[in-house]
Amino acid sequence: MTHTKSILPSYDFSLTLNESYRKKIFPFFAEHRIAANPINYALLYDYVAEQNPELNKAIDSLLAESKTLESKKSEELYASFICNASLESFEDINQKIHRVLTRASNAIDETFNKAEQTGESFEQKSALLENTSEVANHQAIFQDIIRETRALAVTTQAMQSELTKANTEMEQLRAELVTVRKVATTDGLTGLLNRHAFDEIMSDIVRGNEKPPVCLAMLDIDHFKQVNDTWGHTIGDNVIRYVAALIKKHVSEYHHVARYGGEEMIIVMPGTSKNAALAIAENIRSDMEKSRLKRKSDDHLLGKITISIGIAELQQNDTAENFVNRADEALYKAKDSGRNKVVG
Ligand SMILES: Nc1nc2c(ncn2[C@@H]2O[C@H](COP(=O)(O)OP(=O)(O)OP(=O)(O)O)[C@@H](O)[C@H]2O)c(=O)[nH]1
Repeated sequence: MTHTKSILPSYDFSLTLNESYRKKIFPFFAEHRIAANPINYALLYDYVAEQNPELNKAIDSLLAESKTLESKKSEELYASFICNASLESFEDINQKIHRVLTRASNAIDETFNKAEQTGESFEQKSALLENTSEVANHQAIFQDIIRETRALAVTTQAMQSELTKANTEMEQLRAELVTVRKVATTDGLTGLLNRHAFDEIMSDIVRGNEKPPVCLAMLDIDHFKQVNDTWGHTIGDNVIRYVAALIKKHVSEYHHVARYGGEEMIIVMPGTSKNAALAIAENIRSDMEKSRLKRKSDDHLLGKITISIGIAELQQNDTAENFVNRADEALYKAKDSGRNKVVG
């Protein structure tokens, strides 16, 4: 196996959730006579997690056709839907940028060479003009100068239009990069930042790139296993989405909200004192407590769903791990003291 640079897909680390996926994946391997290798496992993992509808459609149609996943097809699906989707987009943009820059640089080189040749030719011609008194010769030389000046103007115009085109294409590529970067840093279920993006923000923060005080709020849905067990994973997913949207409603635009894993979410709050962080967390907690979530299909109330929140403030010389651990410990205390609490 070759290890190329890649943007890692982000996975949930919950034991119970993964166990529930494993129980679905293994019979699937047997039923469809699919080789249980890591590529196929990753494909079926996303398939049973139902987080990638396009992949599910592709697998369903392949299975309908050939009843199994051929190795070549598996690799294609893996490359387009799982591992290197973002990387390929980056590579694609990279190549396009390279092409645009090469064209622009060739146009500049051509104009430069032409200008140099024209300059030399003008020098020769001015020497000729100085050394000849024949009017006919003067006329011929002037005509040559006019012709060469026009040719240089044409090359310069071509360079200008190449540079204008390059500028427009670079603007488009910049927009494409913004989109690709967004996909690479977004959690598919909630639209929040993903774990990878969170880790990057935390590295920045412990390097001192944000003004203190900085607080972290770690949020976890209470008894979420029960929500899944009672209402099923799809409604469980909708509850996670609801909580994500509710959090976004309460935070400032300079706060970063990420899905930390499973039903755990985290808010990074630069420039926010512990008291302010506690107040924001309390608003989120009480708003959630008041929410009356219903099953879409029949408006059946899901019952009270609450969240627990742990707050920590960045200390001098903290590592990202220490900082997160303190928020996690506070969350643990909130759970331990009865849940539906904010502890800081
Ligand atoms: N629907 C859904 N469930 C998830 C997801 N990620 C994790 N889970 C489930 O979340 C549940 C987490 O359960 P636990 O960690 O045992 O905790 P809990 O039931 O929330 O109990 P407390 O946290 O102690 O209040 C497990 O049942 C996981 O299967 C997800 O993306 N979607």
